[in-house]
Amino acid sequence: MLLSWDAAAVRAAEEPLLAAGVPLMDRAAFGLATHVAHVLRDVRGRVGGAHVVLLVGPGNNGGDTLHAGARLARRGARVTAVLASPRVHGDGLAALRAAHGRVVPAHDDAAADALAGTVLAADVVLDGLLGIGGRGGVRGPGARLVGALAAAAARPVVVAVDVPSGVGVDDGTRTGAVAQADVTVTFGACKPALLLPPAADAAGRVEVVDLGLDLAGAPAVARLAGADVAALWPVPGRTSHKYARGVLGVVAGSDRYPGAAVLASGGALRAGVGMVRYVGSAGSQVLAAHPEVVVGEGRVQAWVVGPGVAPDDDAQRARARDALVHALAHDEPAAVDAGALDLLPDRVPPHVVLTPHAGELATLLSARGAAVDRADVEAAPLAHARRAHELTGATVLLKGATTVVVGAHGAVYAQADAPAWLATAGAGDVLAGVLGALLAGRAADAVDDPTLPAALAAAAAAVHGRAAHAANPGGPVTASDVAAAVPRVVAGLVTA
Ligand SMILES: NC(=O)C1=CN([C@@H]2O[C@H](COP(=O)(O)OP(=O)(O)OC[C@H]3O[C@@H](n4cnc5c(N)ncnc54)[C@H](O)[C@@H]3O)[C@@H](O)[C@H]2O)[C@@H](O)CC1
Ligand SMILES: Nc1ncnc2c1ncn2[C@@H]1O[C@H](COP(=O)(O)OP(=O)(O)O)[C@@H](O)[C@H]1O
Ligand SMILES: [K+]
Repeated sequence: MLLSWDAAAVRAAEEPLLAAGVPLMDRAAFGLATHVAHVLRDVRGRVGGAHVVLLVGPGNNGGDTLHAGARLARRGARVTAVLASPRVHGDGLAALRAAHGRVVPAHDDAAADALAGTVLAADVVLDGLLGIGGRGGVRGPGARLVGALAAAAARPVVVAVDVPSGVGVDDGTRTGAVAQADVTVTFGACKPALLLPPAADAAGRVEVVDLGLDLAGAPAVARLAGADVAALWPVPGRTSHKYARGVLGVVAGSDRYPGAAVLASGGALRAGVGMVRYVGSAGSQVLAAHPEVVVGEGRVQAWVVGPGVAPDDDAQRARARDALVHALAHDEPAAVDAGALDLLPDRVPPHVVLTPHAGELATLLSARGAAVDRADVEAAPLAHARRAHELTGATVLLKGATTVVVGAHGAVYAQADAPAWLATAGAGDVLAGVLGALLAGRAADAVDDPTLPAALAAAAAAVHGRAAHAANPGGPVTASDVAAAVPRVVAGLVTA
């Protein structure tokens, strides 16, 4: 599991060490210089003679960068520090000067523009403008330098120091131009922005430098690895029977979208549910594709409600509404998707998991008085998923290139397992089915532990994303292909 801590937690953990005189900046700079040296060996074959440009901001982030630059200069690199602020870290600057680094001021826009060529000609650029003390996007001459990097057709390798400058460290937003990093060398602990969209897209590969911080408190954002998914997956014991493994009620599809019923049922079956009971008008299509499905109502442990339920299909909407009422009355977990998102009561427990994409989340929030559109959600996925959790009480899985899950008691996950090929019609229906299988298989646990539904939702997204890759590595997939690959992915995880 990859865990991240927000800026306040990192600062709190640094405090006692700094008070005890532990040289944290030295450790950070040493780790940074070591990673940059690796990068230089990759791009130039060696450190000696390589040209390194430091973009230096006003705070300790600039200080780390200057100290790392001094270490690289002592190893023979040609280091140029571009000072984007009249006030920079004094010790760092002295160290760089002592190591014979070159220092050039860029205290106004014109000076910054004149230095763009120098920046773009470097082998490696260290982005040390802002770290965890940044507020909003990079301003001033630093913004011109970041803009030049963003606009360049061919740019040097960029190493972000701690975080790409200008991202929202805790919420994963990005304001204004952000330098796209190839590597982010982060200090003490991973930060939320390095996992959350859209900021994480600018981070490249993330390397954590251990500073010896004691981060005992709850992490801000987590990302499940394969072993975590395996630990969450309901694996049958030798004496399990189909009812013990979980029966899932699926209220999906409509005359207009019968395929969603097939895909959601298929996702659940492939994820290893004990039985699917299908409720709705697409029974013949579901049976044709999956003869193992039982059509009609009956006892279930959990539900998938909503994929492909058309807004004008009154009969299917009535069944979806009934299923939700039943699920809530009997403490049965439910994945609520697409056409059922507007059927929710005001408040639901966290074992109700909503699975909107950005557009659907915007509609849901707007219906509850927060006027937002799809672009707002995409610009701040965590904040909007959190808002939906607060307004409804549900666990919220917000789909996207990186899927963000917000559950009870501050549980937050960001899963980035999927290739972009997964953005294909019907993929969301398969995900709802996979999640339904997990909720059915662990129904009692999901009701007892309010944070578990979020972990199960993240696990479903992880398997769904991996299945998209496994179905056809590097190439296009259909939603049916993704479902077909789920059993292999699950087998690979639970037997690893
Ligand atoms: N406390 C320590 O000794 C350690 C700090 N570390 C480094 O210190 C960094 C945090 O340092 P700071 O707290 O000094 O903060 P930063 O270096 O992130 O920058 C804060 C400064 O930037 C200015 N600023 C904020 N937002 C701005 C914007 N949008 N545009 C332009 N200027 C802006 C502020 O006025 C302030 O002067 C970490 O990210 C990490 O790199 C590491 O060296 C580990 C140890
Ligand atoms: N750029 C992307 N990269 C990877 N996965 C993506 C990307 N865009 C969307 N996805 C995933 O594809 C699926 C699409 O689901 P959804 O939008 O509900 O489509 P549908 O309603 O057609 O099933 C979701 O699981 C989502 O997380
Ligand atoms: K930075």
